[in-house]
Amino acid sequence: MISVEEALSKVFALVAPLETETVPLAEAAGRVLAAPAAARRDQPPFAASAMDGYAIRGLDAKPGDSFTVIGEAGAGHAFDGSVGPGQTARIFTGAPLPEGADRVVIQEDVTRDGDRIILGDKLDAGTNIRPAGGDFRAGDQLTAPRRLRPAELALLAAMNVPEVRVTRRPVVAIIATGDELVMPGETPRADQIIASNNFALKAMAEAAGAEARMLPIARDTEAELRLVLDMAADADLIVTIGGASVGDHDLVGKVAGEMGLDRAFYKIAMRPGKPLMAGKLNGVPMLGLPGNPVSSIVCGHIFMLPALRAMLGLAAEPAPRARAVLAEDIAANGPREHYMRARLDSAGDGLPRIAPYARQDSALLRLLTEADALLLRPRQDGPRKAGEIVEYLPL
Ligand SMILES: Nc1nc2c(c(=O)[nH]1)N[C@H]1C(S)=C(S)[C@@H](COP(=O)(O)OP(=O)(O)OC[C@H]3O[C@@H](n4cnc5c(N)ncnc54)[C@H](O)[C@@H]3O)O[C@H]1N2
Ligand code: MOO
Repeated sequence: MISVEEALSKVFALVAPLETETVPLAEAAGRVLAAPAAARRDQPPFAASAMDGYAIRGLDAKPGDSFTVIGEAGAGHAFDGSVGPGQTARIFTGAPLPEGADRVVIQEDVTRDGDRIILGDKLDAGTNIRPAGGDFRAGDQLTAPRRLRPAELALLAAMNVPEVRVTRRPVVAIIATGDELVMPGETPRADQIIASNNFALKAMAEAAGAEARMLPIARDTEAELRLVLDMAADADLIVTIGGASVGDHDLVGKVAGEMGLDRAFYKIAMRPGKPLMAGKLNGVPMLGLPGNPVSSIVCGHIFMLPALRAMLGLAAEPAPRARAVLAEDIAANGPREHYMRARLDSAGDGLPRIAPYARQDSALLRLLTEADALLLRPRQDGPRKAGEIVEYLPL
């Protein structure tokens, strides 16, 4: 059995960044920017007032000084005159600073009487001016690759970039397998259960920026599995669920093999997730996940999501980890890297505290909804005491 790290590097070797496409900015949320985008103008394009008040020429102005109001500058309405000594223009937040002015006094610090203002006795020291180009300059770049979050979208809009080059969404075909499965809402026989983890994997793939297609459940016959795998031939990634182990009805490896699977590995030192399989099926990367609900979802976090990120042109990196303090003693781990469902407790200002659940059966979904982390136990890790620092994956 190979290690999780080795298996992940073999998965990365199966995938490559996809082509790019241009999309309007309003449809770019969550997409991965594939080429740097450059600002088309300075922001702000002019020195602008940061407050509502009065623009004066008066870096050395003192309480009691008075000025004559000669005009008004609003956002989108510049004052085209010039402010000389002893003069002022009424100004509002975002308005261009009139020529000649070098300071904005906020209106709270001023008494106005007709077209005169007198400065109050508590003047704030700042100029309340945003310099031209203070946010960015024309030509400044938003670098790629990167995920376009709301902040990046606002920045691109401010840069006057109306459309962006992004990586195409990977199409993920998700195939649940097994005679025991029916879809939610259908009527199961007494010996059947409801297919569940395919919904989690679809949601995970979509949240990562993929287009996920849930194919029909493949029954445990070679003919049906072949049929459904054929339906996935034009996907960018095939994800099968179940049928990966050693039982008489575990057909995925056999059928995919007969269809031409170039297998990269089968079985890894991971718990849950031991019977994971990966390879290329007629050119399409394929992950064969174990069927147990938690096993497949954990494998989704550890293998499918990093693979999708790499296909989107982001760095080929393992799922992000964080550190926490063990809340209780835990026993030694066995020969497989163990991802234990755990709960986190914020402990004031330091690292959070983490405690694994006592039950770790990979069929227990309810526990997974309660967990907010997967506590990571390295292979053959010794017993650990409360207070020691450990790694986890946020869920
Ligand atoms: N003799 C051995 N038996 C098993 C081994 C082993 O090493 N030797 N490994 C165990 C481990 S670990 C796992 S994990 C499972 C994985 O088995 P499969 O990948 O073949 O999965 P299935 O047998 O098809 O299903 C396992 C379990 O999960 C349920 N399932 C499957 N698909 C879904 C779905 N889409 N939604 C909800 N539940 C699903 C299925 O009904 C089974 O209960 O093998 C162990 N056995
Ligand atoms: O590896 Mo299985 O995935 O432990 O339940």
